[in-house]
Amino acid sequence: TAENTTTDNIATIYIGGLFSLNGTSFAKNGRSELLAAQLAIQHVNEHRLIPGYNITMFYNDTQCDPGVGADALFDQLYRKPPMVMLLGAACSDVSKHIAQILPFWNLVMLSYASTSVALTNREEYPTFYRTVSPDSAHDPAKTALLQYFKWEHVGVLFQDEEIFSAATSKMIDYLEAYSNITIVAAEGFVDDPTSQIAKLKEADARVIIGNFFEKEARRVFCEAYKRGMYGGKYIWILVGWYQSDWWMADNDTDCTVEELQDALNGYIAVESLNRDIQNRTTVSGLTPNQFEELLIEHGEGLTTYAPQTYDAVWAIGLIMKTLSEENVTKVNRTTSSLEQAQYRNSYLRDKIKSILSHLSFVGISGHITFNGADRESITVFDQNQDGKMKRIAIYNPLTEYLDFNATDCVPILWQDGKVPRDRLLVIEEIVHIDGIAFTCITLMSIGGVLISILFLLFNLRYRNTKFIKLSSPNLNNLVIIGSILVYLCLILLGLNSTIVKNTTILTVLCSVRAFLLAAGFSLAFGSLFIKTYRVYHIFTRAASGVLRTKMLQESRLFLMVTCLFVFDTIVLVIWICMDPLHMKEQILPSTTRDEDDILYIPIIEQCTCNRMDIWLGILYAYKGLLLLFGAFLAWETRKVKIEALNDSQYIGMSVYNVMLMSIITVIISNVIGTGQQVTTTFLVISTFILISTTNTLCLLFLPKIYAMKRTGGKDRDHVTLSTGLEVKGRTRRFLCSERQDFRERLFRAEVQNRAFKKELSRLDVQINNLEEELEELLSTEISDTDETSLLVHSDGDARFPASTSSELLMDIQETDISNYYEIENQRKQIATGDKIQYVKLELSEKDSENDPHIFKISKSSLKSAPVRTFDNVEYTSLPTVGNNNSNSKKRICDKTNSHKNNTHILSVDDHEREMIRLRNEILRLQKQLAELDSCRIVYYV
Ligand SMILES: NCCCC(=O)O
Repeated sequence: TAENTTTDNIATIYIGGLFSLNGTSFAKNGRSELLAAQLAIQHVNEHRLIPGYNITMFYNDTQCDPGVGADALFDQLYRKPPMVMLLGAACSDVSKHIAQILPFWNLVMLSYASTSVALTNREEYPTFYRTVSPDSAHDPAKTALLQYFKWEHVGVLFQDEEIFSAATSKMIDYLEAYSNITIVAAEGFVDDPTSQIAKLKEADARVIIGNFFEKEARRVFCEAYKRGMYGGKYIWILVGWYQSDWWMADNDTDCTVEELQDALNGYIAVESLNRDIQNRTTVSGLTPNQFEELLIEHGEGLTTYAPQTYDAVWAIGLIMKTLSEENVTKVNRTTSSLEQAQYRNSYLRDKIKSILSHLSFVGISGHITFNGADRESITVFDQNQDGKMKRIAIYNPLTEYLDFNATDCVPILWQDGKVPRDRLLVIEEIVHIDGIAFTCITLMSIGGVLISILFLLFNLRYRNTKFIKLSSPNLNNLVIIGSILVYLCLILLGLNSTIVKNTTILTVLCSVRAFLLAAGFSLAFGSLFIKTYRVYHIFTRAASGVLRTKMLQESRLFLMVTCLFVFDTIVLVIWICMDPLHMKEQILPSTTRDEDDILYIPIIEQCTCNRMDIWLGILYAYKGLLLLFGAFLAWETRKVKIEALNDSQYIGMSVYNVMLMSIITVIISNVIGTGQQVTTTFLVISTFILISTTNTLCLLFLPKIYAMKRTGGKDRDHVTLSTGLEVKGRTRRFLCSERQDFRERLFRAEVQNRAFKKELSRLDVQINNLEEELEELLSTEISDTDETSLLVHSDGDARFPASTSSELLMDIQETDISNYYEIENQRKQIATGDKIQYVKLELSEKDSENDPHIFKISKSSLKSAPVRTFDNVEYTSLPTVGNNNSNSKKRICDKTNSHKNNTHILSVDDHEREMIRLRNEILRLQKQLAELDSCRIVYYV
């Protein structure tokens, strides 16, 4: 098709036009562009822009196909009048082919839509120009946008076509060169973007720059929808030249339009500005608005490149105008017979190129200038807001200003109401002990130090006072010093890098803390244990019969504590020399806060070394043994209440307390661990240490302070001994005269007194037993009287040991002891172990029949008594032994004749010997008792 507009005296200048009129997707926009070109030609001619000339355009449909485009070109070259310039093509693929041919025809082409980066190449396409910017022209604008929203991690997805791969490559180069933006993934695909999108998701790309055609864009968003890569957490940045409502254009995916709309809602499109933002009157006299109205009036909508097409025609008109005004010969190739040859005229070609390079005018698409082949243009960002593309920002490359408040701009839409993050934000958070917790523990520790100092002052002030002197004040001082070290350790325990910035100091702190705690423990609790050991030592010696035990000297006790301290020091020095402690950051399991898209990686600061387990094991074992030993001593001496060791009870309590607290502290610190709950761990450990230390100090000193307050700080005028005996006046005199040795002697007296008491009671019991045995023996002597005795043994036997006519063995079972017997008309209950001597017994069958629980036994009855049973009481007649029969004296009871196995057989001689032995034994014990009593008196005095 060709148009020829000629009037009288007006020559015609021909230009060729290539449009994509019957393609798909973007290629459909050609009709609007063709209309824009035709309107432009009309307006150029109407304006008589080119003196003496009108422009006429013949055009062809390239269908956005390079082959069709080449064919169209040759059609125009060979079948149409010679053209001065070529308008088009739209599609870069077509333009590239044409642009490679045209230099051979000395023809300059001016594209209105081809944006391929490749076309910028002047060596390959020397006569190619365009009124649009190449895709790469938007790289600065994209960078500005990414930087504006602090999107530093970006994913790229591109179609494997030269137009997109070249643009993507250039963009990545630009981003890497001019920004700190990192491309987390750059994925290219041919047809199916599924795996590439998966990779982008895997790379956690949240901001994705896409370079692909409309058809592929629908596939991309369908896949993105399936993978949930849309919504408030994702931002897609695409090219801006798709036809409007492109997601609805073809139903060529397995996603519904609604799903696609959901997936692409909020995406940002980047394109060249295609209408003057000030709506200025252009070179044609039209404003952009008027131009749009005109297109609509002619039945076409305003497509992306229609304004540039209009402006391209005006650019050609302006070039021709210049040529005409400069009277360049043979402008109109139709006026010469050399039409064909003129295509080989490079002069005109160069002249056109030169004029184009300096062209500057205001077109519908804004101010037009060229830089090489490319239009210098402003970049615009549009956003899909619920299906409508709305302008959100403009970027001017000259001012490098990204303007979100430019004319027609609307606020950007964030689906989650906030700017999405470019990736899951990983925050490494050093978890520190809470400031309040640290302050509280520090204040309490300082309080502990102050209390310790007060106790120390008290101890020093009254160290010569008898009551304080008795409690080993020097060892108590060690307890105080140890406690102060423990308190200081607690203060240092809460220090971390927020408070102490210097890492060297922090490293030193690790060792200092370990030393303070270990040494403090040994001094404070070691002293307690040693004091307990002294008590234990004295009593075990006393109990083993060493009555004159030499008391452990305080210097020796002091030495023991020093040994503990030295051992700690040695262990720590070896530890620090061989495997120094240092502050190390330990990464803990991370937590995701989905709402904030933040991954928190907690880091704690820990004092550690290579073989922490070994060193801690040594210390734990050593301290554990010490604790066990202390607990053992405290238990063994739990009943000791000796004034001379006036705090022994409190020491015991302290030892239990320390042991319990230490075990709880170790267990809890291991259960809670050193995880994120650093504050909890710190609080638990510190609190337990504080409690046990303070408790120990208070148990040790408060009773002393109370006692001293009661006595007004003077020695008491009496001393209460453990026996409860108060030795007044005399004790004081004694103590005054023996002041040097007072404590040891008093203590020894106490101990001996206790030992004597114990021995006395043991001997008393022994004498009682012997006396009982003697009595029993005496009672078993054979009597010639009618009286007999009934002995109820503990095993329930009741036995008549002898009688003139017979012996009777009465078995009483366990249940029988509820029976009664009568002694001199007094009714008594038979109980186990009862011993009844010289009792007249009557057996009244009648009575027993009336009351089976009450029976009487008489010797006369016994003579003829058969074996009788009253309820559970069985009477057995034993073989009769003659009254004066010598046998009767020999045999009290014959086991062989008894049905009870525990009946004893004793001869008279045995009996007498046993009596003598018992009497001697009693005498010996009584003598021993007397000795002990005399000793006790000596010690009291
Ligand atoms: N720039 C829009 C059309 C695509 C192309 O240049 O082929």
